[in-house]
Amino acid sequence: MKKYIREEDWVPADNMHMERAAHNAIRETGNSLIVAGPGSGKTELLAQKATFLLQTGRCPWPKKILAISFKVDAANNLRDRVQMRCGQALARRFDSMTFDAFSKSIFDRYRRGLPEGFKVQQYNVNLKMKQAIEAAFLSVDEEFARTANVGNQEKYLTARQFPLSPNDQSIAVLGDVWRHMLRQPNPDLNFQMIMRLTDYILMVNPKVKAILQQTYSHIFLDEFQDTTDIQYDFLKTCFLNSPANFTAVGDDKQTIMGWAGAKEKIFETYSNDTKARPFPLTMNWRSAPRLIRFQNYLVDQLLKKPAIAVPSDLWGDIEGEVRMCFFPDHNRERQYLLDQISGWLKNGQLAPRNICILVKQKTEYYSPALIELFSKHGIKARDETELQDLLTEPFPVFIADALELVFSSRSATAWDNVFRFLVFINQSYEDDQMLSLRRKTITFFKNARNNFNNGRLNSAGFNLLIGEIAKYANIKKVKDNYPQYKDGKWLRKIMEAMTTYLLKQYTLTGNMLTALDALRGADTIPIMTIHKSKGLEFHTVIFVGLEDSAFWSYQTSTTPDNNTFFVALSRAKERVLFTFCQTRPLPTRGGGTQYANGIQQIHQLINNFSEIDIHNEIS
Ligand SMILES: Nc1ncnc2c1ncn2[C@@H]1O[C@H](COP(=O)(O)OP(=O)(O)OP(=O)(O)O)[C@@H](O)[C@H]1O
Repeated sequence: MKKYIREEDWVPADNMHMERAAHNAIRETGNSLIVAGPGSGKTELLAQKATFLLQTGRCPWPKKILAISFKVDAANNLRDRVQMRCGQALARRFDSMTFDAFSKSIFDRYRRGLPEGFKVQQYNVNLKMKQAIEAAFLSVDEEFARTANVGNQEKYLTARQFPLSPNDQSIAVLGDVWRHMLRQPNPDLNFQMIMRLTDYILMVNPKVKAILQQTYSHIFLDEFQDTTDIQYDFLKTCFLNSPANFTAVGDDKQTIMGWAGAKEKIFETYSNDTKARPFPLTMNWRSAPRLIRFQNYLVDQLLKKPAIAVPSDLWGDIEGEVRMCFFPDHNRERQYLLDQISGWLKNGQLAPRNICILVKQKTEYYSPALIELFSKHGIKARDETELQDLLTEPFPVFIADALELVFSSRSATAWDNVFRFLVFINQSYEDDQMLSLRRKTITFFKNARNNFNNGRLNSAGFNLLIGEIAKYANIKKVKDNYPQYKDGKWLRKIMEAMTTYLLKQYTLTGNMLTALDALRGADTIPIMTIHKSKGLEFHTVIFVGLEDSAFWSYQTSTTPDNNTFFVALSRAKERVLFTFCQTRPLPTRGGGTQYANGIQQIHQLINNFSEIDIHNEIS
């Protein structure tokens, strides 16, 4: 076995320069809390810390690190970074997943350990449970359902941790509702319910809890500011008062999940419970200095928090641009954006994927007109709403890479990705089995190339090829390793969406590589909601439709709304644009016109930033 590196000899992978507090946080032996702003390298710090723990033997074989993120793509991104930093062999002891996937994996394995009345055999994951839960309350206790002042019944069902106290009447009803729902054949459960039940499994089965605690020596918590009450209770049940060491990273200015139940004062609670040492980071590695000054200005004025971010010395002091643009209507706006973007794209100065257009909600209000005009001038843009989720799912991404290998034998990246996926789902293999897997995979793709890359495929051939690839990967192993695919429905749904899109593109272009580019959005400007921009970064970010008071009314908006705006803004590396129109047609509101009643509010705030550039077409 490879020797561990001595702690005093360890240096960050890729010789990455890090600020002092980050170095200290990596080497901290106790629990820690790293609170830091956007672009401060929180995710990078977790990847480096994992590398440190695995390479120095602080996390000794066979112990593992568990990293919990909120979104599937964030979990994948962290896993990839660790693999890159310390290689596949060590990274096999780094489990990176979402809270939901983690609890579901325990639930699927141990749900027979639930107490009588709560046992679940087969079940379905259903994210839309509001009506079913309300119906369950009604059928268990109609009077309670109609009169009890418990607020949202869907939330109320999972508001209490098990075991429920028998003395309180309202809680007795809660227990009855749970039993009623779980009695149904193949009951539907949402992730909150699954997590509460998993928590219960661990409470009543100390052996299961012990297995978990023996497996993981270190727990990483990414985006910790968004942790909900249910998740925090679950985390405590799993690991609090165990030898596991906690590292939480987050940013209180990036709390955007208030609507989804983010726990209040989560940092204080966690610090009290774990006695975590704080490590504040101040560097912002992502954005140019002028953008950081703008972010600091908004942190101070809008979020009313101390603004401490400093730029890295990789930038010149005046680099970065913040521009506000005023137009009489959306036609002038889109023409201006077309002119600007054409200029930026000229001679490949900027890739389309490095520009992002953001709207608050309802991309369909804004994107069709932009996409239409851009496409007339040879610029591709697309609404990412449907495809974004798909492209963060490991199995469709694997299939896309595998197709690329069938149609282009020279793609080293596709081969790396495909093989990494196969290694991951065959984690238990010994070295000689891995070698054999490599040989078999090379042969599989050689054969697939001979059989399928020899003329245009019809839809039957296309589906056959996808089926062959899925069979080669072994769907059972895929399901075993990705809890979200276990019940098969979600997997079917995303695969159907993917193959439909891909087949359409292939039929249009006759070229699989072009179709794959279209699927991945290569050479395409993404249009998305500000929520979806979380965790991403772009050279240029354009906020469209800021005059819409539904978008942004900062005087009346809540902290999470302000935070969401701030998070989206902090995705920009070098340039940010805000556009306002005096009038704008709103297609889905009966073709009406929206007037700019929000314009006076936010524009004042942005306008007062001393380094703002203005483009004004309103006479
Ligand atoms: N020490 C470093 N040196 C140079 N670049 C870095 C360093 N740490 C991070 N970066 C780069 O800065 C950017 C932001 O890093 P990262 O995504 O880790 O930050 P974050 O704090 O998790 O961001 P956010 O909370 O805004 O999503 C990335 O492009 C990353 O590669």
